[in-house]
Amino acid sequence: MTVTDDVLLVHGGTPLEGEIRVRGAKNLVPKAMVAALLGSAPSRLRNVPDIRDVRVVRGLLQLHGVTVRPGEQPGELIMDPSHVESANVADIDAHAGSSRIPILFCGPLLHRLGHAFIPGLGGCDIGGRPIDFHFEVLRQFGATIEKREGGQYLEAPQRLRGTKIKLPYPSVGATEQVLLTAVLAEGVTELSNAAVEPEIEDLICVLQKMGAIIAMDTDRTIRVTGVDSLGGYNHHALSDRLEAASWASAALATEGNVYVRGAQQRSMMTFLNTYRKVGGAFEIDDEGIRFWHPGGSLNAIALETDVHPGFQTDWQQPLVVALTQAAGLSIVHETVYESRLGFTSALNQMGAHIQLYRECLGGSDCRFGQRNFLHSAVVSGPTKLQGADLVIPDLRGGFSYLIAALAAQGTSRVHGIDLINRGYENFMDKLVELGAKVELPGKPAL
Ligand SMILES: CC(=O)N[C@H]1[C@@H](OP(=O)(O)OP(=O)(O)OC[C@H]2O[C@@H](n3ccc(=O)[nH]c3=O)[C@H](O)[C@@H]2O)O[C@H](CO)[C@@H](O)[C@@H]1O
Ligand SMILES: C=C(OP(=O)(O)O)C(=O)O
Repeated sequence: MTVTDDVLLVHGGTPLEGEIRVRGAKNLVPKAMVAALLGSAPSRLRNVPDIRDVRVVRGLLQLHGVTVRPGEQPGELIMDPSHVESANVADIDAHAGSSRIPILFCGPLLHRLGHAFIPGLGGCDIGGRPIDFHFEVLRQFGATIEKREGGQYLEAPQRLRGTKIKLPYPSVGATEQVLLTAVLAEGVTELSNAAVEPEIEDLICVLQKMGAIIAMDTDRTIRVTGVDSLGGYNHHALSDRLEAASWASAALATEGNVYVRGAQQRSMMTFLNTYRKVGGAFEIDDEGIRFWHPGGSLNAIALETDVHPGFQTDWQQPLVVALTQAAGLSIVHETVYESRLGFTSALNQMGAHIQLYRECLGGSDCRFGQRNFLHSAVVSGPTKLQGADLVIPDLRGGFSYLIAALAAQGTSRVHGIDLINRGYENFMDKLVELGAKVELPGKPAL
């Protein structure tokens, strides 16, 4: 077991109760920040959360000559890309392994400078996470790509050209790559089998504000008519539906009651349907959504993750903890990432009964079916959970361990909690606000 210094002691058994607020989405804000690179004027982004992925992109933008400063309101960033051409990127290696976002700098940098160096990517270790679609589409636009020490070097010998692209799978990142490249490419780009997640729609809104021409069809086709230049934008980022669902799952697993200010029904409809099937209660108003455990037993369900409008894979791990408390056999089929169920072994150590399978259980066949990946789970419940020593494996797995520790009897030591700061703003303060009994060893109780 690799044990890190950043440990949280969680004394379980107290329902989470109260109100917290979620701000802009981890999976939109950093990309909207990258879009600012495409403009000829400053952009203003509002509702920006203080999470590590935002700090990483802020550092990368600054390295590329973009001035980034806070606006007058909390959570507001002003990004001025006037000096990109004179930037010195000698220190780019320091950003290797930091997040998934550097790959999205390709299009904007190729348009601005004619070349780009992209350091190795980070992100959660939940599958192979190849970037072959990204490079394939960039080649189609006319870029050349060469592997160099520490990353990839790209060049655009001439202005990138619009093209016709069909993605092998509706990848979120590859769709964003196409958008951020096509907006300034010459001519029309037609992308089929595109991802249509709410964060992508919001990125399209950002780009349209900058002057882009983008049409979204109902059949996963996106058409972009390239323009010669773009301006800045003023945008309020859509809220984080993934964080909201994590707190909702925490409320359910701990038999609590949490009002998530900022949660939005429109982007969470699929999650809300599932939450209701499990037996969770919720009430929606204009400012947010209240989630609670209504008493009695929870229902076992069959759940399959999928691209939007399916059940988002990042919702899966936190909800699985709640499913350990449901009566009967739940089936979970993870179809987006081949290795996103590994986190369940620690839940079993805590007393859960979760069995993993290589077969596609409970729904359609997916890309992983015949390929030896443990990507289906049968969760039998309800099971009492006991506190344990836990090492956080990835972002959502980490939040799931927090939920499990909060729902368990006794004390858990959760190692590696800093990883959670990548995508959850002030999660420790929020836990305390909701009445969780947590402490950092050697420090006064929080
Ligand atoms: C920063 C960010 O927004 N991260 C999100 C984004 O990740 P990300 O954009 O990396 O995820 P993708 O949608 O691209 O990946 C989906 C699937 O496509 C495969 N694939 C992807 C690209 C590629 O070049 N080749 C390839 O095979 C991946 O291995 C995976 O199996 O969307 C995921 C799916 O909603 C979310 O879980 C992540 O939270
Ligand atoms: C998988 C995730 O993020 P990333 O793509 O940044 O690793 C996530 O947010 O759960």
